[in-house]
Amino acid sequence: MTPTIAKTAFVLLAVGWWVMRIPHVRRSRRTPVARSARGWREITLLTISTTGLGIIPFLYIATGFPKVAAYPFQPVQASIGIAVAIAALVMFRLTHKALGRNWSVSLEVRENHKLVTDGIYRYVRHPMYTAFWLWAVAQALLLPNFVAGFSGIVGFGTLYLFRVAQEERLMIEAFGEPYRTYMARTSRLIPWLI
Ligand SMILES: C[S@@+](CC[C@H](N)C(=O)[O-])C[C@H]1O[C@@H](n2cnc3c(N)ncnc32)[C@H](O)[C@@H]1O
Repeated sequence: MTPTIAKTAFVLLAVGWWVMRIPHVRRSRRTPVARSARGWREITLLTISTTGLGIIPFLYIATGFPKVAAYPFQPVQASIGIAVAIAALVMFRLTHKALGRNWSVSLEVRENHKLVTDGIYRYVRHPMYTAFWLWAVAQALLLPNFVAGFSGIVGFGTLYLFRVAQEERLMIEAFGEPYRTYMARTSRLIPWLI
């Protein structure tokens, strides 16, 4: 394992992550929105998350910026990072498969939106956020730079902390008691833990 292999793996897996989303983004554009909580707050959170998970790590990979925050590359750490990134990708795929046409990048309920409680959603109610947390941890393990490595945890962590309760309120407004029952029997991110 070398720094170049680690960076290449990060870029290839990140491309896989975004490619996986393309058909869902296209389909969601064609499906009318019935209820939305997408305002300036949500757009700010999406911008913060995209900066931490996308712009900062790719700027680092392309230029080495900020060099002052670099620390020595650890091959074992990077190997674990690749394993965690693959786990994130698998989880991400499972969430898209289960959500299907109910997928949205933002806080939106679509026309004829169905509450999904099967597939990976049987075990936790925010498995896509589990996948994002895994990806942010993989970024920290793969990029030996305190800023570029940890910007994913800070960026996505900010989105998660300010969004998750609001998303649950939206789902209660849209689905009522069935979502409350679903909440009562599932954890948010890790089965039986959190
Ligand atoms: C970016 S997705 C994230 C979904 C979920 N929070 C997760 O982490 O797997 C956000 C959209 O998914 C939809 N959504 C969330 N949970 C859902 C569920 N159990 N069934 C159907 N749609 C859901 C909501 O409409 C929300 O706007």
